[in-house]
Amino acid sequence: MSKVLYEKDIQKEVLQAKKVAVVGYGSQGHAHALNLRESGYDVVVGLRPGKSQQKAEADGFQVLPVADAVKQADVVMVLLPDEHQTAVYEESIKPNLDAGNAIAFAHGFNVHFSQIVPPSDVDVFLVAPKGPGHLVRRTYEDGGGVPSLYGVYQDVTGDAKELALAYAQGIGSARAGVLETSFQEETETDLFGEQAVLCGGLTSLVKAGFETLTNAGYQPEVAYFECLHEMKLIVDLMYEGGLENVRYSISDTAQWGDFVSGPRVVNDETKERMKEILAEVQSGEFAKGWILENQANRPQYNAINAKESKHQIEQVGKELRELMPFVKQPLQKDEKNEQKDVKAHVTN
Ligand SMILES: NC(=O)C1=CN([C@@H]2O[C@H](COP(=O)(O)OP(=O)(O)OC[C@H]3O[C@@H](n4cnc5c(N)ncnc54)[C@H](OP(=O)(O)O)[C@@H]3O)[C@@H](O)[C@H]2O)C=CC1
Ligand SMILES: CC[C@](O)(C(C)=O)C(=O)O
Ligand SMILES: [Mg+2]
Ligand SMILES: [Mg+2]
Repeated sequence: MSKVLYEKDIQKEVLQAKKVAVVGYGSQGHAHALNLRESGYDVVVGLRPGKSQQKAEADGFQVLPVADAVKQADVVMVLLPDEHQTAVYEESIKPNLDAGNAIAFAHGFNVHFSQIVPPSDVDVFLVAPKGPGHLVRRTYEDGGGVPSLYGVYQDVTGDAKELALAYAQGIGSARAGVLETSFQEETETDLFGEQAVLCGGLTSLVKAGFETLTNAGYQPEVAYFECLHEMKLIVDLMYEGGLENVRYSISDTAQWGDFVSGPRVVNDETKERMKEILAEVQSGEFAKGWILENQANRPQYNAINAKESKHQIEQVGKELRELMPFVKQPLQKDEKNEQKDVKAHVTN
């Protein structure tokens, strides 16, 4: 089994002596900056003028243009959207890195797919939380942490691994567990996981179930509760105790249905599609498509996003959630950076 590291395994001193520039203050950026500061580390935030800048200032950070934040820092964590990192790196980060600095990422995409080629005289590492940024923050505030992977791409100082581990400790991940990886493994597994299972797989499964019930004439409200709302309750059981815990809590009737019907939905053909998706991630085909989509100003992304937001499940869900005040409301459009449009991130 892989070695999982915790607080007791980590030397914090290596990062305590340094200044960290967190570049970006979105989902991951705000969580890293706030958690690191509360863990006792020295943080400056690098941003362009705008909403994030105002938010970071309101949270009490010194906020500087990216180039100036990089000049001041020993460790630069790049928490910009993947598709904007290369341009900001070339213009504002690379020219201001000093020999012996460290540059870090929360996802290996740009380094692994050679969109960013760091200079040979800096440390390069990643600390990739295995969870959304708003939960990296909320879990830390609750006294817990989101597990992270760490990986070293380049170690010129001899300290890159210890720096990565101290950084992971700073954002709270060592409370939950920190595991070693490579940029390749983190990039490929993260892209596969979000496409096939956590995001693409899950949303497609929920919509397919909802559409099957409503097309058969059942009430949309019943279909929403059955296929979307209850998903969280089942996933909570899975998070707490694995598949076994789900099966312990559900009825025997549900468990029998799980055994005999689940594999008919997610079957060998589904696994073949998963293998195709993994192959496209590994070959760089997915990355190339995403880079080109951005260069063309996202025609497909925007069209699909607009269509998805009009799906009946979203309309029904909005009405039902208004009657459930204990269900947290998603962020409003103007609270998020505008490139992402309305994305129902978990509230912080
Ligand atoms: N979202 C997540 O939970 C996870 C993300 N990651 C990785 O973390 C990284 C950050 O992703 P995420 O947190 O989702 O990003 P977000 O889209 O949430 O945040 C983007 C931030 O970058 C700023 N920004 C955008 N463009 C520029 C620019 N040109 N110059 C300066 N600042 C800019 C935005 O500020 P402004 O308000 O000015 O637009 C905003 O503060 C990515 O590598 C991603 O793959 C890894 C694990 C999970
Ligand atoms: C699952 C999506 C994710 O990979 C994440 C929150 O870890 C992302 O890129 O946002
Ligand atoms: Mg991820
Ligand atoms: Mg990801």
